[in-house]
Amino acid sequence: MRSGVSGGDGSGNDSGGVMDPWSGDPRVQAYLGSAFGTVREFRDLLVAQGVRRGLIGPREVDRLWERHLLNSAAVAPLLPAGTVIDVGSGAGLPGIVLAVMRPDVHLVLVESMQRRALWLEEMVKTLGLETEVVRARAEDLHGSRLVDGVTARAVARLDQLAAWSLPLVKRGGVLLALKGDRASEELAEARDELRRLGGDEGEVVDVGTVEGVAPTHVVRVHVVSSGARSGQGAVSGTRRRKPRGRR
Ligand SMILES: C[S@@+](CC[C@H](N)C(=O)[O-])C[C@H]1O[C@@H](n2cnc3c(N)ncnc32)[C@H](O)[C@@H]1O
Repeated sequence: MRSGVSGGDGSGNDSGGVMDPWSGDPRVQAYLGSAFGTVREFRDLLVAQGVRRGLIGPREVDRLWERHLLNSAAVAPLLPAGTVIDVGSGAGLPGIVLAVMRPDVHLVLVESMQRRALWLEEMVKTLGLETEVVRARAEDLHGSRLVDGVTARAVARLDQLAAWSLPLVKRGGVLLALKGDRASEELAEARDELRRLGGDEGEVVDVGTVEGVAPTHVVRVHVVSSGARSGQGAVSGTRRRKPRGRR
């Protein structure tokens, strides 16, 4: 994490009334390459509307690049070819960032909350993306979607996330779960559930982006067998949540 560091123009340039040293940082531009302009536009839209629309907390506005956008961008090189579902996209993290960075991959953003799904649809249109938005709970898609990969960030504990996500992944496909500092512990705790659902042992991959930004901890699980693919089994210590009503 970096704080109090000026941007590329040396000013810690101000963007929309928010201190934004990263947008002018040439290392961020170099890392994102041709995706930079669109990711920055997405960031500006989040700054302008994210708090008011209940998408991000007020404290996140000043740290969108280092805590959220670059954390999401780190997963782009790990995406498989084909179709990838981002479960619980929320404000569009990592789904929108990945859609911008990997136009070769068909991204499907699955979000259960209506007002967030509407935001995602707006972002897809505004940013000119070829991305699908599905308002649903991931587990309600079991049996109707089978894809090459699933990504998820800050959605649920790994064992619960696996129960929702692995039944959506083809054999040979991959779950990429963006996790915090407890990634290894969560993986150890979820191993039985992963195996039951047809996953392999899993591993934690730390992916760096730009100097001064903490690496993203990605739990990567490959699907090696069909397992208990219905995903209907109870996860120890958790309960399947009832479907939420419209919000
Ligand atoms: C804490 S937010 C995180 C959003 C985003 N991934 C991020 O990192 O900022 C979790 C999101 O997942 C959605 N969600 C929770 N359970 C879900 C499920 N089973 N299927 C689809 N979306 C779900 C919630 O509505 C919420 O928008």
